[in-house]
Amino acid sequence: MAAIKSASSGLVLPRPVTFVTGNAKKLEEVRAILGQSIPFQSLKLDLPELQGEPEDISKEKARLAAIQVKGPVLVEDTCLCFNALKGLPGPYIKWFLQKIGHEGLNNLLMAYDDKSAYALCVFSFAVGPNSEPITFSGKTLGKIVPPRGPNDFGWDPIFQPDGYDETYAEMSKEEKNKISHRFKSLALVKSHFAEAGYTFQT
Ligand SMILES: O=P(O)(O)OP(=O)(O)OP(=O)(O)OC[C@H]1O[C@@H](n2cnc3c(O)ncnc32)[C@H](O)[C@@H]1O
Ligand SMILES: [Mg+2]
Repeated sequence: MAAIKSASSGLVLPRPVTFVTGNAKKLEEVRAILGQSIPFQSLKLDLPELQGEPEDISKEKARLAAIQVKGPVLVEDTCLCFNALKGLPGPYIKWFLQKIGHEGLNNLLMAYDDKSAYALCVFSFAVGPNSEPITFSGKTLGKIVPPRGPNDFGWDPIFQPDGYDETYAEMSKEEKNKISHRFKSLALVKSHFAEAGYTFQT
């Protein structure tokens, strides 16, 4: 299913965009941040993930998602990177969090004075299974702290963004969604959609 160029300007996509994720909390935030700006539907699928650099992981997820959906897809991959550990756990944060938890993640930095870290979100958009995905990266700087706030979403309780006294978990959702790695990455996705002038076949 190929995208075609419309008479007016931008690409006409054969279907609405599908945001593919296995993570309900991500979906909640993406819904809140995008609002009505990009019409999308969602599909709950836990896609296999390549090892390597964040952009390559995200692109590969988009390729796999586009094959499943047979149409335009958005995916994202999120990393939590510790500067003292040269960016690790990075894309492997999910498994580190699952195995060693918030306390274990703090302990990884025990030997270092530098507790600085950044949250990185890489969205990828693919028009279809045969098109090269485009990536959009958003980064929020902060530091790793002992857990504070509700344990609702991943590593939110141990990440305190620079310039704030609260962890992501202690902030209201609205506040997090104004400064987060996901917000910044989605701002680039939105600009791309606005510039490309995508429309959808009905
Ligand atoms: O299906 P996908 O979209 O891959 O969802 P996932 O949960 O597997 O997500 P990732 O592969 O991107 O792994 C990122 C890990 O970081 C967590 N995470 C992602 N965004 C977060 C955020 O904004 N705040 C806290 N934790 C987050 C998430 O729960 C995972 O444990
Ligand atoms: Mg994943």
